[in-house]
Amino acid sequence: MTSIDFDQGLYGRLRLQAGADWQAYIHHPFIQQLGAGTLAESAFRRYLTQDYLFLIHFARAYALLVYKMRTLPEIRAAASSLQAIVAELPLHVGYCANWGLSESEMASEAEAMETINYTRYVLDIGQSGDALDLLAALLPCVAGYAEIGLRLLSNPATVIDGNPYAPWINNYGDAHYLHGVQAAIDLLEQVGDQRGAESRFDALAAIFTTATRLEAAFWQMGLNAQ
Ligand SMILES: Cc1ncc(CN)c(N)n1
Repeated sequence: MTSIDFDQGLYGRLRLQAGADWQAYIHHPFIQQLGAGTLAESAFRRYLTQDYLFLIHFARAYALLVYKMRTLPEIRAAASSLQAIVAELPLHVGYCANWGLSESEMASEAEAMETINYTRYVLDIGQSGDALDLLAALLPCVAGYAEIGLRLLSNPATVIDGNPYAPWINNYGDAHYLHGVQAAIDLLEQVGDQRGAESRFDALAAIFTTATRLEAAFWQMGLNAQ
């Protein structure tokens, strides 16, 4: 799979209503500098070490989604999204090893406020809401990175050769990652149909947009470290 239609269905409507917040997330200066290979290493390093911690809490949020599912096919789908989150971590461990940072050193880094804000928000939505609320909080992370990866790979201004961030770019535009993202979007659509997404749209949109704003703040945390 080399493309996903991000405009369709419930996901497409949530993404559209996030408007300027969505654009600020996927076109953030952090991403533009990363694509050009000009991003300061200090900024990427801050981002990536925090993302390692982020993904651990995000995996917990997906574990909560597994718990909230009602049927075996849904449990399988949520568990495979959980697996995809955990499968991102070798990328982080590999970069950090090159900087002389061990995995246990990464794990013992202090969490940034941006990491705490985002992950605990998602976990709180999962605890106080149902599976559909939680999916609305999870999707900006999962599908947003696929959109970013695909945009970077199709942008002629993106530098791959000699770009230290090429492994990151390739990871999120990779067919395997995209396959998992399509499955996560399909699960949102299915759960949305079952649990009245239409009548709950405004509340779901508020959750989706808050998570989107937390994504942009996460990039900014990286840039602030340069
Ligand atoms: C903050 C954040 N958002 C999204 C992803 C992609 N799963 C990530 N690794 N980190």
